[in-house]
Amino acid sequence: EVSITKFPADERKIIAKAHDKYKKARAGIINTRHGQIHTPAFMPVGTKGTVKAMLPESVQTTGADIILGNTYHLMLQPGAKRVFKLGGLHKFMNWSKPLLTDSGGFQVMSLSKLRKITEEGVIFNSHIDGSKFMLSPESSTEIQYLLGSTITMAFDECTPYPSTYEQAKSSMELTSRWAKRSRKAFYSRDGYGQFGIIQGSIYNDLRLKSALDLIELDFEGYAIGGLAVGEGQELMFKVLDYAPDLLPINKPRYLMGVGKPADIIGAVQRGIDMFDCVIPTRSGRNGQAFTKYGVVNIRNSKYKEDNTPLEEDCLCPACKNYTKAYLHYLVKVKEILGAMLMTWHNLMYFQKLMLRIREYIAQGKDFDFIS
Ligand SMILES: CNc1nc2cc3nc[nH]c(=O)c3cc2[nH]1
Ligand SMILES: [Zn+2]
Repeated sequence: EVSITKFPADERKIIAKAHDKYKKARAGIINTRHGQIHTPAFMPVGTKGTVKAMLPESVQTTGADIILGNTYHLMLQPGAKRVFKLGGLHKFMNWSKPLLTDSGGFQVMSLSKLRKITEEGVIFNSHIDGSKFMLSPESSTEIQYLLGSTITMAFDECTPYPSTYEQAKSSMELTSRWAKRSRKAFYSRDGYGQFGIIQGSIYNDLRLKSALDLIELDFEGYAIGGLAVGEGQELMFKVLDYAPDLLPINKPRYLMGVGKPADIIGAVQRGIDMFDCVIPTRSGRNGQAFTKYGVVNIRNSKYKEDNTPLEEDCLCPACKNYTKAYLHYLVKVKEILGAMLMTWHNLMYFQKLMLRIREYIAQGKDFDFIS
């Protein structure tokens, strides 16, 4: 059973009362077969069964309770059956804590050149060797089972932005039909869960209908899809002002693909519990470090003789043992250690942000100014 246990309300009442705008924020624990997830939680992205430039034990030291794997990449290489034969993704990648795998639909649409959406599913040619594949609610759910993921995502269609009301309506209805088939194909086991993904773009009546359709299927958790697809923060928050409230209050709510620290803070304030985003890892490899002073573009020449750490009080190896000058140099000459240290720092920064958010919620304190 994947369940979320919240801090007892009376405990929070005793500590302090935060402003109304924080009343939707909640901190809790999701109990799974592979351990607990402290929420609000940030999931580092481990696309091809590895968080790029990080050892799994290093990811663990940053405080991450759960990482995300991409079904689309793993089904193409090394193949779900092979991972299953080798003992599952946890063993294969030496990560024993919770794993969430996405359902592959989003990646197919963004990565494979030729694809065709039918009622049955999505037929596509691999972006690697052009060979033909089909992803459907059934095959996606089976692939995620073979990978051994702790949290399986329903197979959905991410409605593009912008979409007309009609386009969003038919896309949401397809997602509802696919959710039903995904739920039927799910092999439920204690401590494992499957999350439905609601769509409906920016139209509140479609979001409501999507939520009602999926609540009927009694998923262990719910994701809000169709956001962070170019609509911008203002419009995303406008949807998040009401969408999380359409979902069961006692189940995890996961906002897919989000985001920058300010996006995460705003979404937590609106009732979101889980996040995944490539920003800390991808931007780290590109020389961007998140710090309390703002984002540092380490390639900037002003750092070439800067003998100070990214953050003097950060406990990550980059900050403890190296200077901005060294990181500047490593990134400039494209040394692998540069990608490693920048990634490690950013993952540490994002997990510290989540830890502080959890603490502030537990103490009923406002957490607007954290960034
Ligand atoms: C980076 N932004 C972003 N990553 C996403 C992944 C998704 N997967 C399934 N379904 C979605 O709607 C969806 C939306 C997303 N937005
Ligand atoms: Zn650091």
